[in-house]
Amino acid sequence: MRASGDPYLEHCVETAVLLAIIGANSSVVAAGLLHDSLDDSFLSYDYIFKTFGAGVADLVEGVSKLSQLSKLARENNTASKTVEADRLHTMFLAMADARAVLIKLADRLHNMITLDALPLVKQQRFAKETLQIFAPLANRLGISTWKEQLENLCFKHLNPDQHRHLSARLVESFDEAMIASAKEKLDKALTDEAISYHLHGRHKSLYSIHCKMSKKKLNMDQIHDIHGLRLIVENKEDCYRALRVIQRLWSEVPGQFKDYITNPKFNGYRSLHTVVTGEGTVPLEVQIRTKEMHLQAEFGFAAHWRYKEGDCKHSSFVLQVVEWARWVITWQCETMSKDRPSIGCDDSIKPPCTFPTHSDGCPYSYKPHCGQDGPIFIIMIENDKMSVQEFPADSTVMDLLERAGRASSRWSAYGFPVKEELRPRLNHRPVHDATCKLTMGDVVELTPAIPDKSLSDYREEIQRMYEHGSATVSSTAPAVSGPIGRRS
Ligand SMILES: Nc1nc2c(ncn2[C@@H]2O[C@H](COP(=O)(O)OP(=O)(O)OP(=O)(O)O)[C@@H](O)[C@H]2O)c(=O)[nH]1
Ligand SMILES: Nc1ncnc2c1ncn2[C@@H]1O[C@H](COP(=O)(O)OP(=O)(O)OP(=O)(O)O)[C@@H](O)[C@H]1O
Repeated sequence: MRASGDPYLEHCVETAVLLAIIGANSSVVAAGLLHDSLDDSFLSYDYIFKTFGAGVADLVEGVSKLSQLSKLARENNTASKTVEADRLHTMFLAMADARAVLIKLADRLHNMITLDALPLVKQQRFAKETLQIFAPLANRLGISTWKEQLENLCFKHLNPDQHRHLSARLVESFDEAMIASAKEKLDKALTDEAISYHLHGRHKSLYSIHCKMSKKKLNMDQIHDIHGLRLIVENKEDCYRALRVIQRLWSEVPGQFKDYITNPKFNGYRSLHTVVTGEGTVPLEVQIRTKEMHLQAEFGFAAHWRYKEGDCKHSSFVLQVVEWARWVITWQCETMSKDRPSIGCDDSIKPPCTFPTHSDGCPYSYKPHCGQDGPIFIIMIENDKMSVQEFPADSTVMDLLERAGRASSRWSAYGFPVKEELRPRLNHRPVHDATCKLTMGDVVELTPAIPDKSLSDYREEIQRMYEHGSATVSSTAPAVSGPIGRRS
């Protein structure tokens, strides 16, 4: 039973439905249906393997691992630390089949949709983590409808007053019919001019409006792209021809025209932008670009997710991981045609080779195993604190111990404590050989039964007690546990 009182199965079915809606294939939908079965039921990997095949079983196992890491991160409030959250994004994409991340996102989206049933504290914790970890993941994978839904739901739970205020204002100024009628008018005019095109309209999401207003200190009337059209045409000449058509249809808002084709942005972004007073008085932003410019703006150096993530400098490894994940999701799950109408089903703009091989000249190719020589990210748990650490490829447990300042003789490669419970643990098992290699997503626990810091604190406290002849241990001293008592 869910907290809402609904049968648990409903969550599984709804997760699978969300995946089917964006066009995921049957293995992904089946794994979506079974996504909690390893953790929350008695089904085993072998049973899923035998019944549904290796593809589905591996995906379910991948989701289970992601769920465990996400739970750890939530318990440790990792999402509040920007660097660590960023490492988690990369780790999630690099350690799992990108389709497992897709399933985890669908699972999270349904949990966010039904969040009202949880106590307020849990709602906030969930929403915070979703905003920091899962919405950026959806953005990196290019699933913009999910990204927007996740962000809007988080906004509603984290800033209820602002959310209420902005939604009320948007009801007044948001005009869906205007986009439809502008599209219809432009459709006709472009056909009359014999310009072949693909046209896509969107309204800006509530959360995106909120962010733009706070970032640029604007009021809602100063946001010109609440309603937007994007026009994708065959070639550069058609971009300017289409612009003239638009200028004939509507009047331009002065000072808003930008020619990023003649003057591309530093990241290579090219497009024509103009804002017109569409039907009525509401501004309408129109972006015009060729298919090639569009691919660049979606996948290349000027990719929208990088533009939205701002100034952060991503390492080439992160870029590879994200591009690879987008590749898998886009061309393997057929999400493109459903979630990205701007590209449509036109085969001619698909990259010129098929997954998983790439032709030499393919500008969007990244090696599937790009994780092999890139850095690895692991979860380190020490004294009940979790951190996401970055290590060079081929690092070992010993390297990690050295970084943690634990590579004393007690922790050296050949000097592990005899007692199993005192050894560091790798993925919940005691480590027997410190030279063993770390892999992406490993969880290393360094919490021996005798935490060094508490021990020295405790000794100092005892020393002070003797010096002052006091018989009472202050409440700040750590509690005397069995092992400390024995060793003192
Ligand atoms: N993919 C991608 N899109 C971009 C990039 N730069 C701008 N855009 C798109 O173009 C829109 C407007 O960008 P600009 O014309 O540069 O306007 P601005 O002054 O930066 O922002 P506005 O406040 O929206 O006018 C953005 O909202 C994006 O949709 C980029 O580098 N990459
Ligand atoms: N005029 C437009 N027509 C169609 N789609 C657009 C238009 N402008 C942006 N988009 C797309 O809409 C989605 C949501 O973008 P969003 O409105 O949140 O940000 P943005 O407009 O790209 O950036 P910013 O808020 O920084 O100006 C993205 O996929 C983006 O590519």
